[in-house]
Amino acid sequence: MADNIKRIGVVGAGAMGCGVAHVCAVAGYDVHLIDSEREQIERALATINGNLARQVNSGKLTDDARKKALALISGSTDLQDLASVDMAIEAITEDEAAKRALYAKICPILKPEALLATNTSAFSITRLAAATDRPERFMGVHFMNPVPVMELVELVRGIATEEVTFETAKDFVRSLGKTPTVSEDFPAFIVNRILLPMINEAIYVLYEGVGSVDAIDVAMKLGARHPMGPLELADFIGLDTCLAGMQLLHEGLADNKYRPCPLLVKYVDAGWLGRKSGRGFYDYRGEEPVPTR
Ligand SMILES: CC(=O)CC(=O)SCCNC(=O)CCNC(=O)[C@H](O)C(C)(C)COP(=O)(O)OP(=O)(O)OC[C@H]1O[C@@H](n2cnc3c(N)ncnc32)[C@H](O)[C@@H]1OP(=O)(O)O
Ligand SMILES: NC(=O)C1=CN([C@@H]2O[C@H](COP(=O)(O)OP(=O)(O)OC[C@H]3O[C@@H](n4cnc5c(N)ncnc54)[C@H](OP(=O)(O)O)[C@@H]3O)[C@@H](O)[C@H]2O)C=CC1
Repeated sequence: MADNIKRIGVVGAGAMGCGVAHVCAVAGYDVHLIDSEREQIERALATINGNLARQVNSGKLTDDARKKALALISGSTDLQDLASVDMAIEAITEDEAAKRALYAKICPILKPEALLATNTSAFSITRLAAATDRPERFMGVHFMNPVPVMELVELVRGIATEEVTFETAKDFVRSLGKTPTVSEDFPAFIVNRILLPMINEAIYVLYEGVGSVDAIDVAMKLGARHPMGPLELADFIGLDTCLAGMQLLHEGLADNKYRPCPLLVKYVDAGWLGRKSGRGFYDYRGEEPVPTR
């Protein structure tokens, strides 16, 4: 375990919050998961249980380790429960105003020496840090989805992040068995600066009628050996998150090559956010995903 970090708070119990809580507990950290909705906490604990069981079934974890990890995770809707954590990891919706509002609420609760990390996919760490009372103990710790499977974690320092914060975060990531990489604080860092424009381009290919959903995903799976087609991946990430990242790239780098595809905007406007809402480029409400175009 990383020095001085024993208890971790994870705020936001969606896909990423579940994954982060999962890997922290497997590594032996005491984890408290917080969401605004009680039902979301219930769903998250069930998801984590299911994913731990998957790892037991494939021989990656013993049943004893699964039980120990589960016993280390608690959940609530009460931000006051962050008072005892050594590090809080924010994994709420990719909405800058919501993240800033959350920091204003949690900073007075957190111990003065506690670290605060964000899992943001794209936002400026320096700008988010300025909304906290601890820019020197704030940084980006960007996990990849699905967290229990993906090896990489991008570390991003803001202008004020202290070296000791960065070193602690690096030790923490290594203690989870993951590989840290360092990105400078520019829009969407490394992974999403490259990945999101590829996904956006796939949506333009669909929008312009070059290929169907199925043709695009098959092309990239069988033609470029991607484990998921770009539209399947967009649904997996969440179309709201993809759009927020493209908007930030477009505004932050002031280059039209990052213009979000109007079809992506339309899907998000419809509330078709991908797997998490039951419909995106595929409809997940039946037995098998069915393309929506
Ligand atoms: C947007 C951002 O800010 C940054 C990002 O995260 S970008 C997104 C990055 N992620 C990707 O690109 C994911 C691309 N997709 C993949 O790598 C693969 O499709 C996948 C790992 C998700 C699934 O792989 P698959 O071979 O199609 O399916 P599946 O056989 O079910 O899973 C592979 C293994 O992962 C495990 N697994 C998958 N999801 C899991 C989860 N949530 N928890 C635990 N284990 C999981 C499975 O149990 C399986 O394990 P074994 O090989 O030991 O049996
Ligand atoms: N999805 C991905 O592939 C990746 C996402 N990320 C980043 O991780 C973060 C989370 O993403 P993801 O898990 O996909 O998002 P989800 O939409 O799956 O989950 C977000 C969760 O946060 C909750 N939430 C929202 N606001 C608050 C709040 N103020 N207090 C407590 N809980 C809140 C939401 O609850 P409710 O719905 O009830 O509001 C929801 O349960 C984002 O910053 C995203 O960019 C990083 C890497 C990969």
